[in-house]
Amino acid sequence: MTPRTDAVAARESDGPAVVSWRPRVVHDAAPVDLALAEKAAADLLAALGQPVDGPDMAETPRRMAHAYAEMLTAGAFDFTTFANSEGYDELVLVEDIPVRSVCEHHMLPFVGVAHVGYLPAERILGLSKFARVVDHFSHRAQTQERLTKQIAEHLERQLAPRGVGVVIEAQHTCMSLRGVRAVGARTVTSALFGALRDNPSSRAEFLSLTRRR
Ligand SMILES: Nc1nc2c(ncn2[C@@H]2O[C@H](COP(=O)(O)OP(=O)(O)OP(=O)(O)O)[C@@H](O)[C@H]2O)c(=O)[nH]1
Ligand SMILES: [Zn+2]
Repeated sequence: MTPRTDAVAARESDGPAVVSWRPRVVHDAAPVDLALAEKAAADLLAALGQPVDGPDMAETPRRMAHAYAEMLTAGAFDFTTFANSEGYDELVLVEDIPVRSVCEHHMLPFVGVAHVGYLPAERILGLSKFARVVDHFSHRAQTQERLTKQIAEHLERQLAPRGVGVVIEAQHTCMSLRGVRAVGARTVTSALFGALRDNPSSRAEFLSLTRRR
């Protein structure tokens, strides 16, 4: 049931200055059935002894179904790149991108920030698209490790930069609200490709900037 991302369209190395790419996400899972989800939420709450038949919680199953559908459904966006006409070849780093996802083990949220950097080659990426890529892969049941790698692999494939790095720092509510209740524990993951992985000074620059807190 691994979700799959299919790239649609245009990669032109020396073509138009602006290239957009509209990702089409194909989930192997069945499409969202909100009515069934609402009924299942009502059954779950009833099984957990919650007064779902009473007036106060009458709308709760519907809200739960919509809330999970929203957290688990990614939208499409344009992956807009531009010709690197100035030949910019230093690190581009977008820090503190909000991460909101759901852990696949407990279906509880994990939240934090992502720092995404790359060393450009032929194309540069519209800055907002880093946050859109993070958001895109966050909208599914995830592990933090897989999310980190999917963001980096996507940028590596679609942007063909000289290097890509992704660091995510997040707190998992399955670890803080329940179970071990390790409130405040942060998990840090990273995925590096190309020169940010293999060139010691580029790697050191990226990691020192992203882990300086
Ligand atoms: N590696 C990894 N583990 C995660 C992530 N999100 C949640 N987990 C862990 O998944 C594990 C599931 O362990 P289980 O022993 O099957 O579940 P559990 O009995 O609820 O475990 P506890 O949380 O220790 O009570 C837990 O250790 C979670 O902390 C993640 O993104 N990455
Ligand atoms: Zn969990």
